[in-house]
Amino acid sequence: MAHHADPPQPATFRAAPALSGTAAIPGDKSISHRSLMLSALAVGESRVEGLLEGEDVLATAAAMQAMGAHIARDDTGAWRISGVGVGGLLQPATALDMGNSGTSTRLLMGLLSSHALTATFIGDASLSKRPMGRVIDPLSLMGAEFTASPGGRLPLTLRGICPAVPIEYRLPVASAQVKSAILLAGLNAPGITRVIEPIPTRDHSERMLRGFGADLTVETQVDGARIISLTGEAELSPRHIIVPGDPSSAAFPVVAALLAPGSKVTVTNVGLNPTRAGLFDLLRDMGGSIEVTNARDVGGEPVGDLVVTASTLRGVEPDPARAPSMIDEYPVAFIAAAMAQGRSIFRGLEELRVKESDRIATMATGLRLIGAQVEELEDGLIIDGTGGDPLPGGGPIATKLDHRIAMSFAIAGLVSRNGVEIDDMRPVATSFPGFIGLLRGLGAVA
Ligand SMILES: O=C(O)C1=C[C@@H](OP(=O)(O)O)[C@@H](O)[C@H](O)C1
Ligand SMILES: C=C(OP(=O)(O)O)C(=O)O
Repeated sequence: MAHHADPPQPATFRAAPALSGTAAIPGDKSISHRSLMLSALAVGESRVEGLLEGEDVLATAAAMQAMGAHIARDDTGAWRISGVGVGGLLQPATALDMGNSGTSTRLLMGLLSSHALTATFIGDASLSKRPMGRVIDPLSLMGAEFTASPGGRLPLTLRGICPAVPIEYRLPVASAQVKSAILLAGLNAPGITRVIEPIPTRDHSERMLRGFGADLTVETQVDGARIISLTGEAELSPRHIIVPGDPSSAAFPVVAALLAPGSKVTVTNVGLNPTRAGLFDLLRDMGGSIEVTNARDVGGEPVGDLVVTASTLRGVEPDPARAPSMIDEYPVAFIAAAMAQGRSIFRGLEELRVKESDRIATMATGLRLIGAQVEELEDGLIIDGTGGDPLPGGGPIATKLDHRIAMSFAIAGLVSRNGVEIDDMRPVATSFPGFIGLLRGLGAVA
């Protein structure tokens, strides 16, 4: 990945005037990964419009290509993928470099587990600290074998098996990556693979597997648990996919517009799948003015434009059950809470400790450095907001190879008295190339 070699890119973000205008965000990262993987398993040529061209997704593309799929970008900007058929992936000739991407790693570990091939996964310093035991456990039950670095980490080597054993697995952690890894393994296993998720997580895999023609059913129990059943040895047919804008990227201009006095911003083409839109609900609960216009369906996903008007926010104590629907948005939600009136209490967020960085610790340290009032808990943060006053500012913020940390503190800089200095903006390229250009378009940076 590009940013392994380049020198760090420090930057300072300073107080912005009111933000105005319209912002277009890049394609959804979760849907982009899945578009490439499922297209690469279909028989025939799929076409994907609006693919996120960020480093994480390009790592998935390179891996699928290394295993036999043909992938190319045409001159309209759409991507064309010729698949090899379920079960048809080839042994990659070299290690698969997953860069910074947990989604690429865990979903591909699933996919490869039910193919009779051996593959080594490597990644950057951040990814090499993240736990893979959560996918190694169920995939081992299906018959795959793993040699991992200590603690179940990368680099690791996987030996897949065909036929793999279909399993029924209850998720011990609310993770769409674990769910998806098992379902993708199940695609090439005989019989029914079943995943039970006590707490619902993003359901793009389920929607897209169905869209590609897999036999998949979802049953919701009275307690809200979901039982997902997939019939294996599936045949997937090629699709024309339109990827909606990423709500996790929309989060940054949305929070900036709420916090910078006098702002009014429209963010277009935002994916509003209920398993992803938790941040917007939370910000509304805090008193934020976010209106949805032009609500529509794009390729089986709800999409809308968000009209955001600067608002005075109140502290909140969000229900931890809502965490999966905004799991990647907590860093920027903490920035919003740091400027709200009163106290916010965030709990039940231990998963944040195993993302690209320990997002509880990284945010607590950074927030203190810019003058916010914060107390770190094992599973969350307590934040006492400024009541709308600008944050003092400061830095440098240590981003620890974490794109969401870099972007969250960039937004904090826009509503700070003295600016916020960030040690390295390179990680932003993993999920949001064009982030700075978008802020510039809204009048936020020179
Ligand atoms: O399935 C996915 O595309 C993702 C699931 C989430 O991870 P977990 O499954 O680890 O919660 C999320 O944090 C990640 O950015 C993308
Ligand atoms: C956690 C994230 O991604 P991944 O797990 O794919 O690295 C993220 O994008 O915030």
